[in-house]
Amino acid sequence: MENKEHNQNRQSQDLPQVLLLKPPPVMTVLGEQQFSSNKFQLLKAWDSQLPLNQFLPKHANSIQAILCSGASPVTDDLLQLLPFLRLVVTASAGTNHIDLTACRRRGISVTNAGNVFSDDGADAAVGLLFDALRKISAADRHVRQGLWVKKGDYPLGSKVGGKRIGIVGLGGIGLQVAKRLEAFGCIISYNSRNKKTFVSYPFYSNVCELAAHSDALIICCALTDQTLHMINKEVLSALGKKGVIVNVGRGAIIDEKELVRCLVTGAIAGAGLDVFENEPDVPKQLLELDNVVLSPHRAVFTPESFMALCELVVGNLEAFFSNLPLLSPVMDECTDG
Ligand SMILES: O=CC(=O)O
Repeated sequence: MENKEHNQNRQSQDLPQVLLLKPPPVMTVLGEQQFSSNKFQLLKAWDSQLPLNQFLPKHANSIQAILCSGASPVTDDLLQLLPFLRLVVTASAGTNHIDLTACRRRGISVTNAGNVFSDDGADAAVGLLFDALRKISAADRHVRQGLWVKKGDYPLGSKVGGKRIGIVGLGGIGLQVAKRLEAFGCIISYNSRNKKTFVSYPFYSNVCELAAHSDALIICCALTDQTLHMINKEVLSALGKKGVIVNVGRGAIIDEKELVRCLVTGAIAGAGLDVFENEPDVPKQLLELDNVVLSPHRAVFTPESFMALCELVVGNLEAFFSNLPLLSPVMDECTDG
């Protein structure tokens, strides 16, 4: 232990230190060597046998940046322990695990995954929509369980073309969803914090009104104080009995208890869910339902998006330590995913 700790110390004297409390998923998949640089040194808390309450004070004065992901929150309490911290780099699009207000107050810059996840996130959202409407996974189970032979044909799914799609959050992912579904003949409208001048899709400032004018809602926005449980009973009722909801944002944007109730009682027709309020726990009732397609928070992750993310993470850190502009700064609470 002493040697490892000593080595980390010695190396960190040569290069600025970037703290990691947990390896982000991109690092677990691609390997640590992909993140090596001659501009900074990774300081891996999990490599030390010191408990965190000793590890952090020991290194606090040399840590200038943190590399984190959704699984390692950056709270005001943590920031308080790191007086020389100037940058938080998150290997995620979402920033809801970071106290952005505290970062701003302390003059700490934040970067996120920028647009590297937009295509894959949009593909997954469209895939979940197709599955929920055409019942692909449910029909697959019907065939595998021998029910085609025993019980006959599976009920029909619903056509995708012509559906009115309400996109909640017209950021990188939302825009790509719109582009893809337009090509399938869907009619797009959206809700976001502000009306976008660069698109001609109808804008609804009220998400309930958007739901009332949509056959499917696709949630692509970020989780913030403003979007927490934004999709509530009222919005789900407005979506109605034939409505479908897809969520690739964050679980807590939807009131999950209400969603489960609506799916169980048929108050809405179906759902495609990549994210949940208490991951990895998924409400048991959802597991029983054939009108729900479930995915384990994997919408944006592909080997390709991870390679692009790794380049961006290293690029942001190298830019910072070279006094160059950051590549994907988070300016504000971005609510549009
Ligand atoms: O959910 C994934 C992300 O925020 O990157």
